Amino acid sequence: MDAPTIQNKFLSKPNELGLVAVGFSGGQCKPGTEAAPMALIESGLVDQLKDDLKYSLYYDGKVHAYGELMPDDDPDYRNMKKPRAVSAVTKQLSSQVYEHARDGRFVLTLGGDHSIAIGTISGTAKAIRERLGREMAVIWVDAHADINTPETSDSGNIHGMPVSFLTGLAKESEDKPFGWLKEEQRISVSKLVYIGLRDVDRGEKKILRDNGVKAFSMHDVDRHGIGKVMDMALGWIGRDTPIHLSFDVDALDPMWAPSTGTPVRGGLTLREGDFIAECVHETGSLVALDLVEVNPSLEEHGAQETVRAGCSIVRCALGDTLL
Ligand SMILES: NC(=[NH2+])NCCC[C@H](N)C(=O)O
Ligand SMILES: [Mn+2]
Ligand SMILES: [Mn+2]
Repeated sequence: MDAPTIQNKFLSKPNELGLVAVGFSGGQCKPGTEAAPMALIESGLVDQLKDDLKYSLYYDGKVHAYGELMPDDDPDYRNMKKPRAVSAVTKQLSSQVYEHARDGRFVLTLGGDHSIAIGTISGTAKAIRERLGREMAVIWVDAHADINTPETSDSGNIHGMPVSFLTGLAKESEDKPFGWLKEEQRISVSKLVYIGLRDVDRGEKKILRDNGVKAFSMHDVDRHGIGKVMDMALGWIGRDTPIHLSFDVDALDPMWAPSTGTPVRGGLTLREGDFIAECVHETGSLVALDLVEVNPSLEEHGAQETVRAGCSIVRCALGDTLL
């Protein structure tokens, strides 16, 4: 069966897929997420995107580790761990993603821990502003809100902070880590929607409340069902807004995705995760996707399960259908 031509309102080259493989784990303390892109690719993801879903792939064939950007010395700054390394990597990643998005193609980023979203989202946000004169929305699917500021974070791990930098809730001056982030690379809190939350820090709850951030927790999924939650989430964003989907595999219940650094029970089923991705694809507004926090070195027996779950989410977001 021939795949239907890909329909997308905001991509000038909807059949082209820019792939960036990010082998980075410096936004948290457990090594292993740097091996995820290769594990995802080796399990057949790239072939499926090319052969089954008929995308033309733009991929440099590398898993970027950004070793040349790592500082010799990287002491904590404002309570952040490895601030210079994460800042340098995300800055570089931001321009890689920007180039794909500027050329009008879809951008798929395989992480890596969730700190890399500072790079991916800033890159697409800037390209979409320039190309379409619009502000994009972000759907953040996660057990966690990742909206700590350096000051509210208990762990100091930057993968718990990307949203605060991307929305400008946390800012930094030019010469400091993350000082490279500019207004045109940011998103507004009103265009941010969370799905799957169930482990939100006290400081984060206050941030979400004070800023009126739209969030659907697992409680909402239980109450309304995932179908209604998706209607509400997409209704909030509206039909005329490009969407960047940032999917943390720990949004799924550890039953489906055990190999991740901060697993939290009571999560989405794999089918609910796939459904979210399918619904976002159906909008015709999806311009970029991140799949992050797969850590094949944790839970040896669950690693392959987790990789398969990740591949499934990506395929669904890129237009795979059940029938
Ligand atoms: N991307 C993630 N898995 N983030 C987990 C964050 C956990 C915790 N809220 C922290 O800030 O450290
Ligand atoms: Mn998470
Ligand atoms: Mn996350």
